[in-house]
Amino acid sequence: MLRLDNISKTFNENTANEMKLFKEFNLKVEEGEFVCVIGSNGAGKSTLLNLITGNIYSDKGKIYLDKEDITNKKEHERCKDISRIFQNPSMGTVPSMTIFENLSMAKNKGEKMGLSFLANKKDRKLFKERLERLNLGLENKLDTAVSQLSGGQRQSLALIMSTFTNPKLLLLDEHTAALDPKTSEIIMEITARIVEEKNLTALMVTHNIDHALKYGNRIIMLHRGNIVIDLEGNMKKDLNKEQLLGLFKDISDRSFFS
Ligand SMILES: Nc1ncnc2c1ncn2[C@@H]1O[C@H](COP(=O)(O)OP(=O)(O)OP(=O)(O)O)[C@@H](O)[C@H]1O
Repeated sequence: MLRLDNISKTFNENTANEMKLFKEFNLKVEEGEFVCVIGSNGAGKSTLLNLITGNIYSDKGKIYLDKEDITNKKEHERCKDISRIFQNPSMGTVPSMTIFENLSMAKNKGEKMGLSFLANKKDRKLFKERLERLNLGLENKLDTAVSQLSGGQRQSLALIMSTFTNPKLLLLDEHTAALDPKTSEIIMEITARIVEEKNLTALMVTHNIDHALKYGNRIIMLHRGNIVIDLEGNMKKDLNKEQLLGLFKDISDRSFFS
């Protein structure tokens, strides 16, 4: 379970560029929820993820993960429990290393390891099994450098890596935005399958309205650092694209005149 309590965040305080983004912001995500986060440019979506990972700190408020207060924990301490996949497929993997080496790192996340991990035969079998399930033929490329893979193959590897040790929270940061439409669909299907099979708690930022409607059990819309739409269960299921775009337009129009 993730909880943000009364979070406030101002950028460039007391300067001409002051930007009060979050003011007493609250969000609670239950265990096993898959939340799609949408909103226009500058709404605060990336900042929200940055606050959760500890990439930036809030000015006020508390963040809890599984009831643990992680507000003052450093980013490298949080990353044992929180995995994040970025838009750029190169960011979730080490391109100069092989698939096997990348997966070895993911398996040993948070552990101290020596070079002996490179020769583990049991791991090869385990990695092949995991990769086979992607249906992309990566199981036959264990010794291929990741730099030689396509963007979609890298992103699927990043997904396997970031969920290898069942993180308490998976953050998907527009992770299909840099892919062509067909590959983007494949990666979304793989994402949804992994989230469901591992019963992960996930937050997915996306500009793709179709994905936001199709995947996850809850949808929230951010606008100027506020949650302006929060629908789950059947309310989300019954929502169609026209309705969502209509709500989006209403909110934008209203704030334009405010
Ligand atoms: N480090 C920073 N310093 C100053 N301002 C920042 C910083 N990070 C974000 N902001 C500002 O906060 C606001 C929200 O930015 P954020 O990147 O969170 O929006 P977003 O919803 O992710 O937008 P997009 O969809 O364009 O990625 C923007 O006005 C942005 O300029």
